[in-house]
Amino acid sequence: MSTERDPSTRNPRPFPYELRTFPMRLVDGKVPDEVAKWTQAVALGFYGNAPTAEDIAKFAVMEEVDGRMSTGAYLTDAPGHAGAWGPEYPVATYAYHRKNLNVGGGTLLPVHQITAVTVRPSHRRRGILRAMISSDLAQAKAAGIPMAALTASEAVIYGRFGFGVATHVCQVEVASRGGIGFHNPAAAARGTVEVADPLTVRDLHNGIFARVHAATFGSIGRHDMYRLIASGQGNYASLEPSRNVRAALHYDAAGAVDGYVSYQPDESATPPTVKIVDLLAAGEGAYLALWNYLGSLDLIERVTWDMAPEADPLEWAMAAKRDYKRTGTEDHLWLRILDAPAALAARSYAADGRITIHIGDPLGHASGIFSIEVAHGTATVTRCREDGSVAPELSMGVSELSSAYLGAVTARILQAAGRLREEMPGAAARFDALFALPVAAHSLTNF
Ligand SMILES: CC(=O)SCCNC(=O)CCNC(=O)[C@H](O)C(C)(C)COP(=O)(O)OP(=O)(O)OC[C@H]1O[C@@H](n2cnc3c(N)ncnc32)[C@H](O)[C@@H]1OP(=O)(O)O
Repeated sequence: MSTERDPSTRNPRPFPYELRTFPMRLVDGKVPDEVAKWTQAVALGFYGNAPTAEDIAKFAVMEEVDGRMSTGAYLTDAPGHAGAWGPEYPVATYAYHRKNLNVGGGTLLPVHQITAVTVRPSHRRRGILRAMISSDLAQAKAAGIPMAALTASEAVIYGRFGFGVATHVCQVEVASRGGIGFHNPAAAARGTVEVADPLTVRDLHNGIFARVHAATFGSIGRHDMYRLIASGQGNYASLEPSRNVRAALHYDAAGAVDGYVSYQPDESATPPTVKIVDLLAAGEGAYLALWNYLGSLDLIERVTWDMAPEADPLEWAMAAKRDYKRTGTEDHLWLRILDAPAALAARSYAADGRITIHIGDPLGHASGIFSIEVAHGTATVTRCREDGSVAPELSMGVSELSSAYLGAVTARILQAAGRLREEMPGAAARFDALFALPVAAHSLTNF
């Protein structure tokens, strides 16, 4: 259940800002001034290097590929402090691109991906984020997008806007001194692994990711910059290539590349460690074979990865399971259902049955009473009348439903956490039977 106050009951605050939204792109081969200043403001907010004009042009070319739209909040009545950034620089930034989310059963659901949220320190806590996200989510809903998503820098900001933690990633350490021993060595030796120039990873990235994305429940689309991130060629903080990022490719039995790992030494770590920059395994056998390769790195005693799945076949493939240490688990993808019938009908279900739920939504987009009827793994979702003629069996907030959507949490756990109410005995267990999923969702993409 949402604990949010209704925005309409808040005291009106002065809001001397205008929100302007524009596409990220070059115009006649040049960077528009608003794009340049917006990009400078984002770098300020995330403590990145001030980007050069050349960097900004490269960012804009990639962002145009993504169809990225940016919003800036601009002072409408700027007092004009001598020497300070003027009103042409936004005091807050926000952006989105639209890709899709693998919700199982071969379905890729359109998703509105929010990123680059910053508010200048001198303008914080004046409602700018609330204004930007409220208007953006309303426009996404009006455009027919059923789901919004983000990865959060802080855990306490986005629940109030209806987002809930939907996937987790694990930080793992794998002891690799002398190689990784496998229960079934043949399973970790399929195909061939060979060293390659990281630029090859940059060039092959999109094709391999498309295969992994289509096959991985919980995977969300990657933006164009990811080719560079995955291959160590740059990111939004710096477009300078990391020269210590190395890469290896996996070839299937027919000699086609079906996976890669990029990695770099972790200079601050003892014992000698390499950390994975990105690992994509599209073909059968590629995942274990790439780990086998990492285990074969001489002089290295440990391999670390910050994006491991919660259920990792590697852990069960290793002869010494305890050499696989999960050192942390973090929330990763946050989802926000905008259109409950469309989102709930899109995912697949393991069991047939029926439940009626009440969804509370502080922004109104997903609120209502809905009957979910599953037959042969497919749900028919119907909005019910709210005149007292239909009694919901469960009540929850949209943040809670968004967390349960890909199976990150069950209704019974949410009930025990005080975040969901059973209106009829046994309803939480029936919801869980319907929503249970055979695999844990895994998103491999930061944005
Ligand atoms: C998807 C991403 O891009 S994640 C990256 C997010 N960006 C950052 O973390 C960069 C640094 N931080 C910032 O730029 C800003 O502090 C932001 C964006 C987090 C918040 O912006 P603000 O304009 O100050 O938020 P705003 O005034 O609209 O507050 C909205 C609500 O969130 C709450 N809130 C905002 N930031 C925080 C926080 N860090 N911790 C707790 N509550 C917060 C406010 O209290 C307010 O609550 P209410 O409306 O229910 O009373």
